[in-house]
Amino acid sequence: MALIEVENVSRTFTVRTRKGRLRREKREVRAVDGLTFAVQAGECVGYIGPNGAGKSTTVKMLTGILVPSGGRLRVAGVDPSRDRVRLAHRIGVVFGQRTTLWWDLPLRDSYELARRIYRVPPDRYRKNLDRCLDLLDLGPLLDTPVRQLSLGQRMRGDLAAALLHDPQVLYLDEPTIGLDVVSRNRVREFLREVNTERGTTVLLTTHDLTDIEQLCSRVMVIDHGRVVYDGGLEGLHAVGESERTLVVDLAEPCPPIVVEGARVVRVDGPRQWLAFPAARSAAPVVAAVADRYPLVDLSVREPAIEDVIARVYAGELATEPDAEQPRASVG
Ligand SMILES: Nc1ncnc2c1ncn2[C@@H]1O[C@H](COP(=O)(O)OP(=O)(O)OP(=O)(O)O)[C@@H](O)[C@H]1O
Repeated sequence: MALIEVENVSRTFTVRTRKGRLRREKREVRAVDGLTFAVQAGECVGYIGPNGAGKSTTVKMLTGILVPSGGRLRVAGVDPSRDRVRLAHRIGVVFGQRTTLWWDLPLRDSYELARRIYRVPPDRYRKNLDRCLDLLDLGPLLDTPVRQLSLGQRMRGDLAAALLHDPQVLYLDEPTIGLDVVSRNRVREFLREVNTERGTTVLLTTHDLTDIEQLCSRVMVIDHGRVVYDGGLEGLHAVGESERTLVVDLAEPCPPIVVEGARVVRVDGPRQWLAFPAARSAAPVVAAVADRYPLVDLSVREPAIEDVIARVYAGELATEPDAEQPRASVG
């Protein structure tokens, strides 16, 4: 069952800019432009894109904060902007840069307020709170005012607050921003648990691609308000036409190696770097090098996901996705 349905959704903003000393000019900004996707119950989907791509605008429409200019939206059976109260009971939202907790109150009081606002039955509240306290190690912090918490502690506190009412969908906007390695790992482990054990559907917006690699089996890349890729991370490598690198150490410095299917991208004394398509096997390149050059040692480096995404953002997508990437689409 699709828990999030987005059909041909658009959102336009009118921006007034100064033209000369007195004149002002109206300009339309299409933040989201014919966006279409569906997220099934239980999925954990990464929603990524360069700055200004339209991610926040999408999330604001999905939470009912913004009304779409056109198209159709459904989240957990509800039209977000028309029925925000009903929607609030079905979704949880965490923004890495803002808190939903009460700044001057201890965590415990914020949770108690959430319980009342969402009318969570006492036994369910107790069970959910105990689980979050345990998994996020929040017990010792319950009586600390939120303003005294570190960023990592506050983020863990926010995550618990977003889940006390058992939402079906959890939106996360940069949940690990500014956190140290230990806090980051703890948050990721918790989110994995929430998604796999509780079956909560997660839509994750982040610029930290490790979040996506560790949590999401599916990623949507958005640019200029449209989905430009929708599929697995592996497929993204193919669409981004990424390359692996064969690093070879020769017995002595040689002129740049010439072999079929690879090209030299760097030479440093007896060491040379050869790039070849990530989708191809390294074996024929290695065999050709070993056959003709005094090969001493070698290693193969995988492309960094950051580089692949950067290529996709830069518009270096293959012109048309092939049948092997079923959900890939070029806008
Ligand atoms: N309230 C607004 N008024 C005018 N323009 C807006 C408004 N909100 C967003 N925009 C414009 O819409 C486009 C998409 O913005 P949005 O914030 O959705 O991008 P984003 O993908 O979340 O970016 P980032 O990664 O920087 O947060 C941008 O060009 C932005 O300037």
